[in-house]
Amino acid sequence: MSLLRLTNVSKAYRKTPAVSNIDLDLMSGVVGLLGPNGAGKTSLLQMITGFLRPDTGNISIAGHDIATDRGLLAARRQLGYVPQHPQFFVQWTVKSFLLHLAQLRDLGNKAACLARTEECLSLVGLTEKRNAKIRTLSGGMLQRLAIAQAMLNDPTMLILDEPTAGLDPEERLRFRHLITQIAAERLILFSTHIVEDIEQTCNDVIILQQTTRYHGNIQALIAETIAAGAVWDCQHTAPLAIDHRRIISSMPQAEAMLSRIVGPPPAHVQATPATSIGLNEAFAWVLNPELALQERSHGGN
Ligand SMILES: Nc1ncnc2c1ncn2[C@@H]1O[C@H](COP(=O)(O)OP(=O)(O)OP(=O)(O)O)[C@@H](O)[C@H]1O
Repeated sequence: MSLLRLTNVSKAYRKTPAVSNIDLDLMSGVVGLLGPNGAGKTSLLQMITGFLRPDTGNISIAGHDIATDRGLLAARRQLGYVPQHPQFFVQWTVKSFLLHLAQLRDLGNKAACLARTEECLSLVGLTEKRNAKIRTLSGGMLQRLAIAQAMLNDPTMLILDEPTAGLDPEERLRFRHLITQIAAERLILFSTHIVEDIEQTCNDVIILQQTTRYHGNIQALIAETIAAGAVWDCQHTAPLAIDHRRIISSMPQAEAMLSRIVGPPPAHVQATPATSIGLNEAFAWVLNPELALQERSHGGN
């Protein structure tokens, strides 16, 4: 069954469009929402959670149309949300904060709320911090606490807005592990502009830049990008005179630079088509195909 369905969803701030004509139909699984800064990720997630009303289109969660009060209420019972900048009562202890939210969400009597609080603390690895004041937690622990509060109602759909922003590598790995652990039979939709987080965690990706530029399997997108001959490895001594968005990486070698680029290589540069690529290259290709083709039609430079 479809857990999340969007039909022709658009949102503009005054006259500036943020998100245009989005159609989506998602079932359970971990789906990454990838887009550069300002692509509309937060606006889209806020519309899905009902905090922002779309200008046009419909959104339904587990069959509930969230445009109606009753539908939104029913949808929110199935929804967990970690906003981009979660807020906490920093003078409270970790446990009292979670317990308070469990009671606000009407998750049963005090014993039931306490039990769920302990389960969620254990899930995110914060049991030992249950009596610590929130203001003493590290950034990674705060992020895990935000996930714990979103998991209190055992949601069928979990939405996370830039959950790995500012995390150190160890906490980022921990986040990926946690997502894998809680993924079963839910839809987890998380936004990021960090390609590796999606590559390591998701099967499917939505690439957003105001509209949906790609939605589907990551490996299929990578295969498509390779088949299009879109990625090249270039050896060069002079700097490459191409748009910087096309350059994925540059490594100094003994007597030259080895650069990986998206789109056709400049003339007079020794280049071979790349056959093993990652989502980074595919992402650049999806976002900038016009640029690469335009430079090709000018003969490259
Ligand atoms: N409240 C607002 N008023 C006016 N413009 C806004 C508002 N919120 C967002 N925007 C604009 O809408 C566009 C999409 O913003 P949004 O925050 O949804 O993108 P994003 O992909 O989440 O960006 P980031 O990764 O930087 O958080 C941007 O151009 C942004 O400047």
